[in-house]
Amino acid sequence: MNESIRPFLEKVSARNAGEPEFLQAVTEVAESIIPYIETQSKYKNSKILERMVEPERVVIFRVPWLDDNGEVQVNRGFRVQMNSSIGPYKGGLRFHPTVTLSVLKFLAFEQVFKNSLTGLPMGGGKGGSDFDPKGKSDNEIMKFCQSFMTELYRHVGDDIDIPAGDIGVGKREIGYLFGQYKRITGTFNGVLTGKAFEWGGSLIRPEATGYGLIYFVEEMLKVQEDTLLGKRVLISGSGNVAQFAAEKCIEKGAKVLTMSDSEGFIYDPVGIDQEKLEYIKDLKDNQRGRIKEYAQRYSCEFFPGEKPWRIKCDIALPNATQNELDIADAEILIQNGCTCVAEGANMPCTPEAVAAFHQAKVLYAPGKAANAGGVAVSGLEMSQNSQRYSWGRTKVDNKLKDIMSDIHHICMKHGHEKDGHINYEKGANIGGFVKVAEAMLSQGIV
Ligand SMILES: NC(=O)C1=CN([C@@H]2O[C@H](COP(=O)(O)OP(=O)(O)OC[C@H]3O[C@@H](n4cnc5c(N)ncnc54)[C@H](O)[C@@H]3O)[C@@H](O)[C@H]2O)C=CC1
Ligand SMILES: O=C(O)CCC(=O)C(=O)O
Repeated sequence: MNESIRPFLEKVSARNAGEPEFLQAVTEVAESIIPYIETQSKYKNSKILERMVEPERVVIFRVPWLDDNGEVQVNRGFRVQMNSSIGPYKGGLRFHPTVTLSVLKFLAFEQVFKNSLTGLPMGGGKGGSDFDPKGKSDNEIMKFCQSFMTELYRHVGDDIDIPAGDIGVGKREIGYLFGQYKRITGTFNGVLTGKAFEWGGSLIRPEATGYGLIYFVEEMLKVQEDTLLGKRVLISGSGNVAQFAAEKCIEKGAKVLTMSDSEGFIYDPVGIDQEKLEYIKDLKDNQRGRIKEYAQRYSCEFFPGEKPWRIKCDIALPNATQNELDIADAEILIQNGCTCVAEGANMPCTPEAVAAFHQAKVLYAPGKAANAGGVAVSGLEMSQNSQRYSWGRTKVDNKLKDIMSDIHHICMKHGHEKDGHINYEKGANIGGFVKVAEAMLSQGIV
């Protein structure tokens, strides 16, 4: 480790003991930003990075609700408002039993860089709860969302903080959250994104993270004078990001071999086509079933408790959750000839896996660049809400393509190594940092 990084990380570790995911995200950023800051005294003297790792505000609250048996349940709610120097806080809500302050701080920290990369005026935040939606009735989900918003509404607003979905929070939950916000405040505004189109959502927002990921992969391949046609693709996850990444891969003529959930993965050697994907969407979004049901229906293999990374592929897209792809997985991918790894999820590759990809010159796209399409279209939803207007599908999709291409360009600019290799991780970190740092400098010591 570069000697100038150590003292910084020691201080951050001491202040944030017991927050491994947050420290992992900060370390990853510090390793590329600190050598850059060393050449920019204005950022160093103003302690920009030291300020960026300290959230502007964290709200933690009780979320009591009544389950279907009439029993009182208590969960914990959070909102981490990380940085508002380039716009109001913006970032998703995660409902999952693994949610902790550390997880949400890592996500909020990443979000600051990601939102900056989109070029849109959005600061960074993230929130959620340790509530587990799995196995809950619709009524229980609604009760929980209403209780959650009964506290959160004081801290959010269309010019203050605009939450959206993430793991466990989709169109249904956004609907219940919005309904309660409207009921308490008596206002109909763009306080949340990811709304249904009929009441203020943007076309293409459901597709945006997955489509944007594939637009980014196409840009990476274009530099290598290559395309997605005929490529073998591994996808983990089967939720929002995974589904629409798969859809765009299929449209581009790639072969999607796997999808997964927390119980294991399915391997379909002939490829998941659009019809099979429609089945997965219905299975996951409406039936709330398990991915193994796909294997029964389409007579292919299901691997319980396993991740898909040992299947031979050209491209790997980890689209489920943090740290789902470790060094052993990275080594198998490399051995099997995988040439491109792009993160649809946030921080799905461990630091050791990322180092192995760099070493093997695998094209590696970090989540803060590759999955920025979701929040970018959320930003476009905010613009449409402010205008009291809805744009057509093609217009939003074209803007998404342009934004992903611009992000790719920023990564190339800041990540180009002397040997010609593009270090997208370094490029995304520096590119995301500069805009926020300049805004912080302009706004004084706040
Ligand atoms: N929804 C969005 O617009 C964006 C999501 N992301 C990230 O993408 C990832 C997936 O999010 P969504 O698709 O929105 O969530 P989702 O709730 O729609 O789907 C999550 C998927 O991950 C799987 N999963 C969750 N925990 C797992 C575990 N421990 N092991 C294996 N699989 C697991 C679930 O089974 C499900 O298939 C997350 O890392 C999220 O932060 C990033 C940018 C935007
Ligand atoms: O659309 C948004 O505001 C949230 C997206 C998000 O949470 C993410 O980019 O990780």
